[in-house]
Amino acid sequence: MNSKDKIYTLPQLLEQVQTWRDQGQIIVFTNGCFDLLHLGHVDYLEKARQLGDKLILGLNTDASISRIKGPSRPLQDEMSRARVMASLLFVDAVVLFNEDTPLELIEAIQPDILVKGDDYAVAQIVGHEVVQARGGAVKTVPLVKGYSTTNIVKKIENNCNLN
Ligand SMILES: Nc1ncnc2c1ncn2[C@@H]1O[C@H](COP(=O)(O)OP(=O)(O)OP(=O)(O)O)[C@@H](O)[C@H]1O
Ligand SMILES: O=P(O)(O)O[C@@H]1O[C@H]([C@H](O)CO)[C@@H](O)[C@H](O)[C@@H]1O
Repeated sequence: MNSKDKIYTLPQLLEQVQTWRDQGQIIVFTNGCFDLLHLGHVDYLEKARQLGDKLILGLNTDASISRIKGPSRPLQDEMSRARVMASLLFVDAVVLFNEDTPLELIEAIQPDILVKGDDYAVAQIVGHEVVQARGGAVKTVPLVKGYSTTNIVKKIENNCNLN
């Protein structure tokens, strides 16, 4: 499957989710900005996928990221980020969302398992009530220490200042 085929609109994704559910597949959902892909993302997404059968990634649009992380972000546009994330073997679907949070997306998809890195407590994870209310699980995956997009940006800026 070409990575482009893994990027869905929400109506397309809901059809795909129904097909997966009819096959008895456990649907895992996570979300994030994923501006610059790094080892922490890869480690946590691989582990998230192993919690079920299909991993859906909700990806913030450029406008959403600019609102929640500031006007200097994102560094990579949404279609670039979507293709990069869709290229990962353990990501089964990518869907963009333009809101500040993925709450509406999670209410529409009704995943069986909701996952974030453990930089978030379960009670902080947007949508945890929705998933728990239908008997689903909300889990966190330990961070790989020292890896963040912000740190990468800072390293680049420091290197530029040194040269
Ligand atoms: N070092 C890490 N190890 C494991 N998971 C991580 C790590 N950093 C971020 N994540 C997870 O990746 C997802 C996307 O986070 P995000 O795109 O904000 O990455 P980030 O590197 O923290 O970016 P920023 O520095 O801009 O906040 C979140 O669920 C977060 O919990
Ligand atoms: O990449 P981030 O900043 O970890 O992703 C954010 O996660 C928020 C989270 O789901 C809160 O529990 C979400 O509200 C926000 O839109 C980003 O996706």
